[in-house]
Amino acid sequence: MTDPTLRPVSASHVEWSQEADVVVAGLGVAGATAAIEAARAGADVLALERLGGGGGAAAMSGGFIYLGGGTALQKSLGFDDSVENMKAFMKAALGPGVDEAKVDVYCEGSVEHYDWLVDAGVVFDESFWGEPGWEPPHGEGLMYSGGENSAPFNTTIPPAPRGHLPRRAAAANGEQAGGYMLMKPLLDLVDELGVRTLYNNSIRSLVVDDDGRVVGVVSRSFGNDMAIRARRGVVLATGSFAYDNTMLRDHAPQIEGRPAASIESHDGRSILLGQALGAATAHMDATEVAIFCDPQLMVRGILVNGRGQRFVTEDTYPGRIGQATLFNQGGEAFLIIDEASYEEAMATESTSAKMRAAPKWVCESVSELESEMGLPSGSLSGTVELYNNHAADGTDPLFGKKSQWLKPISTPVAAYDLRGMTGGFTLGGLKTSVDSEVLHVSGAPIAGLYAAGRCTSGVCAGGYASGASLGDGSFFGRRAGVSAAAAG
Ligand SMILES: Cc1cc2nc3c(=O)[nH]c(=O)nc-3n(C[C@H](O)[C@H](O)[C@H](O)COP(=O)(O)OP(=O)(O)OC[C@H]3O[C@@H](n4cnc5c(N)ncnc54)[C@H](O)[C@@H]3O)c2cc1C
Repeated sequence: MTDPTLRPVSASHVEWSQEADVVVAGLGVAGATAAIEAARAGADVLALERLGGGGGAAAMSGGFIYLGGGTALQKSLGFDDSVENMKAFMKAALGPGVDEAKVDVYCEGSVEHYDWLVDAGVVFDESFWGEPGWEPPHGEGLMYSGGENSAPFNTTIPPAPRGHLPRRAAAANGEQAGGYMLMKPLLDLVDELGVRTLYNNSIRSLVVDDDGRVVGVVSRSFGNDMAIRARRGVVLATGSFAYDNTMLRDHAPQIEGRPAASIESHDGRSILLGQALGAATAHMDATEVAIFCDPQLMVRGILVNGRGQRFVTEDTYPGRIGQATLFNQGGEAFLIIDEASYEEAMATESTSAKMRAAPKWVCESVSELESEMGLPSGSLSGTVELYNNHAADGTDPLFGKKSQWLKPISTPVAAYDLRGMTGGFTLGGLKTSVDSEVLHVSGAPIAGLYAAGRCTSGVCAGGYASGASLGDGSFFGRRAGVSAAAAG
């Protein structure tokens, strides 16, 4: 199927229906922060949002924002962090191939960005959650969210928790989660600053002048197209391409059919619009991957592949486990856990309690379990024997699991079938400068075009840490707004 509306439209062929200094496409975390900064810089801003309200995936998210280098919250909770340690971790864990210039400005600006969010009305609870988990169960403000305190990083880079979460609030039917509590004040600010918003309004095309400068957009609302002039710049902020199967097949087939932590309007359109103007892209194959299992269970057992072999330290960030499972094991993983550890895990608190289904196999011995699971004879038995020998000494020479989680696996013993239990979203997208200018394949900025959020390649090139998306979306969203407002 061809889509001619992806091609740039000549300004000489359109009649403008509306105009603004800065037009922002997408009102999630990147779009809202861009709109705020552009408006604060004195620009007249118009924001288009495909859905009936703002917030995007960000408003549905857990709310982790990856921040560090000594934020006020880290300090008040007694955690030492430095810009250099944050840079070292991000460059080691989020690659290979991170954009070092982006990581540098992100880390150098992280303390200021935290203060900016607080000033914008985002409240962070002064509390820390130190248990294994996807998220803290009571809306605690700080948590390890990238495996900083686990192998292989904890021996070379001083660890610090950097997952900052907005405080939850009571709601009629439960609680408003961190993502909502991030987006609510940001969207209120968008309104207070006089940003004009058009909902149910979807960007279709970019409009360019004779010099190739982006001077507006064509958007569609309920079947009607309108051209909107952008006197200074257009900011693309429409999210990832996790829901476009053609793009997934071309770039990131590993998550085709398993989108997670994204919304259906993440169809990659901004990326295609940029590409049609000659924009460069980066890391289009990179994906975040979640594994749908409670970390309180995983940390107390061992994860093995279809050959009965361990392949990752079980006490790391569960997103690293997800990537190791999907990328390196073809999505094949089993959790082996003995009865005592299972009971211990079930007695803990977790936000992922729904990921605590009953194990698939329960046996009286490891060899029986191995046979029931259909694993090669001796494979799981050998793995457990080796693990137990070292665990008895409190060591894990193969993967470096911390001694606090090392306990020989006893019997009765059970196994969870985690095959197919992964999903994720795309991390690649338009290549942008540290000032959020969309870069042409020649390396030069495309005049009038800016982008941020998951339609761009941000601080993650391959690896992931929870909070990196709301983090780089808001950080580089702000920069997109500043740059677009300043464009002449
Ligand atoms: C359940 C869940 C949990 C998550 N947890 C976390 C977390 O804890 N930390 C973290 O960092 N990330 C998390 N994420 C991921 C994170 O929310 C997204 O990666 C992030 O919101 C991306 O920011 P964005 O601004 O690019 O996209 P969004 O916030 O999704 O905003 C994009 C907006 O653009 C709109 N749009 C799309 N197409 C068009 C168009 N053609 N025209 C106009 N508008 C358009 C969309 O409707 C949307 O409102 C989670 C996501 C989910 C769903």
